[in-house]
Amino acid sequence: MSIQVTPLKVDGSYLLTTPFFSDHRGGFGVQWEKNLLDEANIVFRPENANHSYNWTAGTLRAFHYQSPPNCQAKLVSCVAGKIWDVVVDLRSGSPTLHQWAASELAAGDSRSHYIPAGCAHGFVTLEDHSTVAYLIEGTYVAAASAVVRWNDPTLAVPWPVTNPILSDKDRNAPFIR
Ligand SMILES: Cc1cn([C@H]2C[C@H](O)[C@@H](COP(=O)(O)OP(=O)(O)O[C@H]3O[C@@H](C)C(=O)[C@@H](O)[C@H]3O)O2)c(=O)[nH]c1=O
Repeated sequence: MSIQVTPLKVDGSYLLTTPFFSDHRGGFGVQWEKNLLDEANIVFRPENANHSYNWTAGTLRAFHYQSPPNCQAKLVSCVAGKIWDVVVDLRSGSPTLHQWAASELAAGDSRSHYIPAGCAHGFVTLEDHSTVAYLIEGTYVAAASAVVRWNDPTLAVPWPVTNPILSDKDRNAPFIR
């Protein structure tokens, strides 16, 4: 088994393509395997597995992160439908501070985004009933969780939607100062 690792514009973030075994029923995908990532020098030790279900296309959840010392690394996959997934660098001192990278992830494509600790993550659904699966390194600490506004002008992320469905928290999130 092998893994394809494509470095993204945000330092330390990757688009990963993991093995997918197709047959007449559909397929079997390997979402994460410790040894595969270790061999690629991506040391990722997930502690939680979460998923996010979204009723309709155009649902946007962004840009979420946890502040130090509660930073989380994430492996993000789309297990139903299709999403446009974004990583944003919020690490002070990073050579790619405030840069972003995006990829389309779809059910059955066996592609994932690796989001390093200290970066923020967001996505918009491109199809109804899209479901996003996360593996997360680090625990959820509500008091440390934070959001940057999805349309922050410093980031200028070209979302493929203009009027997304947002949570109240995300709609009113602060801009980067
Ligand atoms: C993120 C999270 C939320 N929750 C709870 C809190 C709240 O009652 C409910 C919904 O939380 P939110 O509105 O923050 O969920 P959501 O907007 O879907 O947040 C997610 O957005 C994407 C972009 C990510 O990267 C994820 O890590 C996560 O932050 O779920 C947990 O219990 N554990 C968790 O790890």
